[in-house]
Amino acid sequence: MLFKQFIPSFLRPVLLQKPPFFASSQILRLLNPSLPPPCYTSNSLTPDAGLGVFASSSHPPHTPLCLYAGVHHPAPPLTTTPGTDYSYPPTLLGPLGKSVYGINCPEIGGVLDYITPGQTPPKWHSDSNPNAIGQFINHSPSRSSECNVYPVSFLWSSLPIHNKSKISRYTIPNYTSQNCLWYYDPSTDIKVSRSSRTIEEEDDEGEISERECGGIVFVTNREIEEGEELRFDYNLGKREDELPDWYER
Ligand SMILES: C[S@@+](CC[C@H](N)C(=O)[O-])C[C@H]1O[C@@H](n2cnc3c(N)ncnc32)[C@H](O)[C@@H]1O
Repeated sequence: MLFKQFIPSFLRPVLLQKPPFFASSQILRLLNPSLPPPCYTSNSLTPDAGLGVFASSSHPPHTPLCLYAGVHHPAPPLTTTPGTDYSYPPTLLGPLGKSVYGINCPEIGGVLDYITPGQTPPKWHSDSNPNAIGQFINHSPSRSSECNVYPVSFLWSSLPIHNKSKISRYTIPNYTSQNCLWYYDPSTDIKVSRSSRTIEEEDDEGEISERECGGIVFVTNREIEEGEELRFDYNLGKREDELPDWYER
Protein backbone atom coordinates (compact mmCIF):
# COMPACT_ATOMS: atom_id res chain seq x y z
CA MET A 1 0.00 0.00 0.00
CA LEU A 2 1.26 3.49 -0.84
CA PHE A 3 1.33 6.16 1.80
CA LYS A 4 1.42 9.60 0.28
CA GLN A 5 3.64 11.10 2.96
CA PHE A 6 6.45 8.59 2.29
CA ILE A 7 6.59 9.28 -1.45
CA PRO A 8 8.93 12.07 -2.54
CA SER A 9 6.86 14.95 -3.91
CA PHE A 10 8.40 14.71 -7.39
CA LEU A 11 7.19 11.09 -7.72
CA ARG A 12 3.66 11.66 -6.40
CA PRO A 13 2.09 12.73 -9.70
CA VAL A 14 3.31 9.46 -11.25
CA LEU A 15 2.67 6.99 -8.44
CA LEU A 16 -0.65 8.39 -7.28
CA GLN A 17 -2.07 8.80 -10.75
CA LYS A 18 -5.53 7.33 -11.10
CA PRO A 19 -5.91 4.81 -13.89
CA PRO A 20 -8.26 6.10 -16.60
CA PHE A 21 -11.03 3.50 -16.41
CA PHE A 22 -13.21 5.44 -18.79
CA ALA A 23 -13.04 6.01 -22.55
CA SER A 24 -12.23 9.43 -23.96
CA SER A 25 -15.59 9.32 -25.77
CA GLN A 26 -17.20 9.63 -22.32
CA ILE A 27 -15.56 13.03 -21.92
CA LEU A 28 -16.86 14.07 -25.35
CA ARG A 29 -20.39 13.24 -24.18
CA LEU A 30 -20.01 16.24 -21.87
CA LEU A 31 -19.76 18.42 -24.99
CA ASN A 32 -22.95 17.06 -26.51
CA PRO A 33 -25.98 19.29 -25.90
CA SER A 34 -28.43 16.59 -26.93
CA LEU A 35 -27.58 14.49 -23.85
CA PRO A 36 -29.04 15.37 -20.44
CA PRO A 37 -26.46 16.92 -18.04
CA PRO A 38 -25.38 14.26 -15.47
CA CYS A 39 -25.24 16.87 -12.68
CA TYR A 40 -26.34 20.37 -11.71
CA THR A 41 -25.50 23.14 -9.21
CA SER A 42 -27.60 24.01 -6.16
CA ASN A 43 -26.95 25.14 -2.59
CA SER A 44 -24.56 22.78 -0.84
CA LEU A 45 -25.86 20.50 1.90
CA THR A 46 -22.94 21.79 4.01
CA PRO A 47 -24.03 24.97 5.81
CA ASP A 48 -22.27 28.15 4.62
CA ALA A 49 -20.38 26.29 1.88
CA GLY A 50 -22.11 28.16 -0.97
CA LEU A 51 -22.96 26.24 -4.10
CA GLY A 52 -22.40 22.54 -4.57
CA VAL A 53 -22.84 20.04 -7.41
CA PHE A 54 -25.44 17.24 -7.35
CA ALA A 55 -26.05 14.13 -9.44
CA SER A 56 -29.12 14.40 -11.73
CA SER A 57 -29.53 10.61 -11.72
CA SER A 58 -27.71 7.55 -10.39
CA HIS A 59 -24.32 6.77 -11.95
CA PRO A 60 -22.07 3.70 -11.87
CA PRO A 61 -18.41 3.89 -10.78
CA HIS A 62 -15.87 5.35 -13.24
CA THR A 63 -18.35 7.69 -14.93
CA PRO A 64 -17.10 11.14 -16.02
CA LEU A 65 -19.71 13.58 -14.70
CA CYS A 66 -18.56 17.13 -15.30
CA LEU A 67 -15.74 19.38 -16.50
CA TYR A 68 -13.82 22.12 -14.68
CA ALA A 69 -14.14 25.46 -16.49
CA GLY A 70 -11.11 27.73 -16.57
CA VAL A 71 -7.73 28.72 -17.86
CA HIS A 72 -4.88 26.19 -18.00
CA HIS A 73 -1.50 27.46 -16.84
CA PRO A 74 0.96 24.82 -18.11
CA ALA A 75 3.86 23.77 -15.89
CA PRO A 76 6.96 25.95 -16.26
CA PRO A 77 10.01 24.52 -18.07
CA LEU A 78 12.26 22.06 -16.24
CA THR A 79 15.01 24.72 -16.23
CA THR A 80 13.05 26.62 -13.60
CA THR A 81 14.65 26.57 -10.17
CA PRO A 82 13.47 23.46 -8.31
CA GLY A 83 10.84 24.35 -5.74
CA THR A 84 9.33 27.24 -7.69
CA ASP A 85 5.76 27.49 -6.49
CA TYR A 86 3.98 27.58 -9.78
CA SER A 87 0.82 25.97 -8.40
CA TYR A 88 -0.10 29.42 -7.21
CA PRO A 89 1.67 31.90 -9.50
CA PRO A 90 0.87 35.56 -8.89
CA THR A 91 -1.54 35.41 -11.85
CA LEU A 92 -3.83 33.32 -9.70
CA LEU A 93 -3.99 35.83 -6.88
CA GLY A 94 -7.32 37.56 -6.79
CA PRO A 95 -8.08 40.80 -5.00
CA LEU A 96 -8.78 38.90 -1.79
CA GLY A 97 -5.68 36.72 -1.92
CA LYS A 98 -5.13 33.31 -3.37
CA SER A 99 -7.82 31.99 -5.63
CA VAL A 100 -9.94 29.22 -4.14
CA TYR A 101 -10.77 27.99 -7.62
CA GLY A 102 -7.34 26.74 -8.71
CA ILE A 103 -6.78 22.99 -9.15
CA ASN A 104 -3.57 21.09 -9.90
CA CYS A 105 -3.28 18.98 -13.06
CA PRO A 106 -0.88 16.19 -11.93
CA GLU A 107 -1.26 14.03 -15.04
CA ILE A 108 -0.39 16.81 -17.53
CA GLY A 109 1.31 19.44 -15.34
CA GLY A 110 0.29 22.95 -14.44
CA VAL A 111 -2.90 24.25 -12.90
CA LEU A 112 -6.40 25.07 -14.08
CA ASP A 113 -7.99 28.20 -12.67
CA TYR A 114 -11.57 29.29 -12.98
CA ILE A 115 -11.00 32.87 -11.89
CA THR A 116 -7.86 34.45 -13.29
CA PRO A 117 -7.57 38.22 -13.13
CA GLY A 118 -7.27 39.74 -16.58
CA GLN A 119 -8.67 36.69 -18.39
CA THR A 120 -12.35 36.90 -19.22
CA PRO A 121 -12.95 34.77 -22.29
CA PRO A 122 -16.76 34.49 -22.31
CA LYS A 123 -16.80 30.96 -23.67
CA TRP A 124 -15.32 29.27 -20.62
CA HIS A 125 -18.14 30.36 -18.39
CA SER A 126 -20.46 27.52 -17.50
CA ASP A 127 -23.39 29.36 -19.14
CA SER A 128 -21.94 28.02 -22.39
CA ASN A 129 -21.82 24.42 -21.20
CA PRO A 130 -23.97 23.19 -18.28
CA ASN A 131 -21.51 20.33 -17.79
CA ALA A 132 -18.65 22.75 -16.94
CA ILE A 133 -19.49 23.04 -13.23
CA GLY A 134 -16.69 21.00 -11.60
CA GLN A 135 -15.29 24.21 -10.08
CA PHE A 136 -18.31 24.26 -7.74
CA ILE A 137 -17.71 20.81 -6.19
CA ASN A 138 -16.96 21.04 -2.46
CA HIS A 139 -14.35 19.24 -0.39
CA SER A 140 -14.51 16.01 1.58
CA PRO A 141 -11.53 13.96 2.81
CA SER A 142 -10.90 10.88 0.69
CA ARG A 143 -11.43 8.52 3.66
CA SER A 144 -15.03 9.78 3.99
CA SER A 145 -17.89 7.99 2.26
CA GLU A 146 -19.02 11.47 1.11
CA CYS A 147 -16.00 11.65 -1.20
CA ASN A 148 -17.51 10.25 -4.40
CA VAL A 149 -15.58 11.75 -7.32
CA TYR A 150 -11.95 12.38 -8.25
CA PRO A 151 -10.41 14.77 -10.79
CA VAL A 152 -8.43 13.57 -13.82
CA SER A 153 -6.52 16.07 -15.95
CA PHE A 154 -6.01 15.53 -19.68
CA LEU A 155 -5.02 17.42 -22.81
CA TRP A 156 -7.87 18.29 -25.14
CA SER A 157 -5.52 17.50 -28.03
CA SER A 158 -5.45 13.86 -26.87
CA LEU A 159 -9.17 13.45 -27.54
CA PRO A 160 -10.55 12.52 -30.94
CA ILE A 161 -11.99 15.94 -31.79
CA HIS A 162 -11.01 16.24 -35.40
CA ASN A 163 -13.73 18.17 -37.08
CA LYS A 164 -15.62 20.69 -35.05
CA SER A 165 -18.30 21.10 -37.70
CA LYS A 166 -19.23 17.40 -37.44
CA ILE A 167 -19.84 17.59 -33.71
CA SER A 168 -22.94 19.24 -32.41
CA ARG A 169 -21.37 20.32 -29.18
CA TYR A 170 -21.20 22.66 -26.28
CA THR A 171 -18.16 24.84 -25.90
CA ILE A 172 -14.94 23.36 -24.59
CA PRO A 173 -14.63 25.30 -21.33
CA ASN A 174 -10.83 25.66 -21.19
CA TYR A 175 -8.17 28.02 -22.53
CA THR A 176 -4.43 28.26 -22.03
CA SER A 177 -3.08 31.30 -20.26
CA GLN A 178 -1.92 34.01 -22.62
CA ASN A 179 -0.63 37.56 -22.42
CA CYS A 180 -0.21 37.28 -18.67
CA LEU A 181 2.31 36.26 -16.05
CA TRP A 182 2.92 32.50 -16.31
CA TYR A 183 5.15 31.85 -13.32
CA TYR A 184 7.42 33.60 -10.90
CA ASP A 185 10.76 32.19 -9.79
CA PRO A 186 11.41 33.66 -6.33
CA SER A 187 15.05 32.55 -6.22
CA THR A 188 15.97 34.58 -9.30
CA ASP A 189 13.13 37.10 -9.07
CA ILE A 190 12.38 36.29 -12.70
CA LYS A 191 8.83 36.73 -13.95
CA VAL A 192 7.92 34.90 -17.14
CA SER A 193 4.87 35.68 -19.28
CA ARG A 194 3.02 33.55 -21.75
CA SER A 195 2.40 35.63 -24.78
CA SER A 196 1.24 33.33 -27.55
CA ARG A 197 -2.05 31.61 -27.91
CA THR A 198 -1.73 27.92 -28.70
CA ILE A 199 -5.24 26.56 -28.65
CA GLU A 200 -8.37 26.45 -30.70
CA GLU A 201 -7.01 28.30 -33.66
CA GLU A 202 -9.41 27.19 -36.32
CA ASP A 203 -8.35 26.92 -39.90
CA ASP A 204 -10.60 27.77 -42.84
CA GLU A 205 -12.33 24.38 -42.77
CA GLY A 206 -13.30 24.71 -39.16
CA GLU A 207 -10.70 22.21 -37.95
CA ILE A 208 -9.30 22.63 -34.49
CA SER A 209 -5.62 22.63 -35.37
CA GLU A 210 -4.07 22.81 -31.94
CA ARG A 211 -5.38 22.13 -28.49
CA GLU A 212 -2.40 21.77 -26.20
CA CYS A 213 -4.68 22.90 -23.47
CA GLY A 214 -5.49 21.08 -20.27
CA GLY A 215 -8.89 20.11 -18.99
CA ILE A 216 -10.15 18.32 -15.89
CA VAL A 217 -12.99 15.84 -15.69
CA PHE A 218 -14.56 14.57 -12.46
CA VAL A 219 -15.11 10.82 -12.37
CA THR A 220 -17.19 8.78 -9.91
CA ASN A 221 -15.14 6.57 -7.56
CA ARG A 222 -18.19 4.44 -6.64
CA GLU A 223 -21.86 4.14 -7.48
CA ILE A 224 -23.70 7.34 -6.63
CA GLU A 225 -27.38 7.98 -6.16
CA GLU A 226 -29.65 10.55 -7.74
CA GLY A 227 -29.51 13.81 -5.75
CA GLU A 228 -26.21 12.98 -3.99
CA GLU A 229 -23.87 15.94 -3.59
CA LEU A 230 -20.53 15.46 -5.33
CA ARG A 231 -17.38 15.90 -3.25
CA PHE A 232 -13.70 15.30 -3.79
CA ASP A 233 -10.57 15.57 -1.64
CA TYR A 234 -9.01 19.01 -2.21
CA ASN A 235 -5.79 17.52 -0.77
CA LEU A 236 -4.52 20.99 0.11
CA GLY A 237 -0.74 20.83 0.44
CA LYS A 238 -0.54 23.56 3.04
CA ARG A 239 0.76 23.87 6.57
CA GLU A 240 -1.79 23.19 9.31
CA ASP A 241 -1.95 26.87 10.33
CA GLU A 242 -2.61 27.94 6.72
CA LEU A 243 -5.63 25.68 6.26
CA PRO A 244 -9.11 27.20 6.27
CA ASP A 245 -11.35 26.42 9.28
CA TRP A 246 -13.76 24.32 7.22
CA TYR A 247 -11.00 22.06 5.81
CA GLU A 248 -10.84 18.53 7.20
CA ARG A 249 -7.85 16.34 6.36
C1 LIG B 1 -13.84 25.59 -5.39
S1 LIG B 1 -14.95 26.47 -4.39
C2 LIG B 1 -16.33 25.35 -4.34
C3 LIG B 1 -17.60 26.04 -4.75
C4 LIG B 1 -18.15 26.98 -3.71
N1 LIG B 1 -18.97 26.25 -2.74
C5 LIG B 1 -18.96 28.09 -4.35
O1 LIG B 1 -20.13 28.30 -4.01
O2 LIG B 1 -18.42 28.79 -5.23
C6 LIG B 1 -14.18 26.28 -2.82
C7 LIG B 1 -14.88 27.02 -1.71
O3 LIG B 1 -16.07 26.32 -1.32
C8 LIG B 1 -16.20 26.28 0.09
N2 LIG B 1 -16.09 24.88 0.56
C9 LIG B 1 -15.62 23.83 -0.14
N3 LIG B 1 -15.70 22.69 0.57
C10 LIG B 1 -16.22 23.03 1.76
C11 LIG B 1 -16.55 22.29 2.95
N4 LIG B 1 -16.37 20.97 3.05
N5 LIG B 1 -17.06 22.97 4.00
C12 LIG B 1 -17.28 24.30 3.92
N6 LIG B 1 -16.99 25.06 2.84
C13 LIG B 1 -16.47 24.43 1.75
C14 LIG B 1 -15.09 27.14 0.65
O4 LIG B 1 -15.57 28.45 0.78
C15 LIG B 1 -14.04 27.10 -0.45
O5 LIG B 1 -13.21 28.22 -0.43
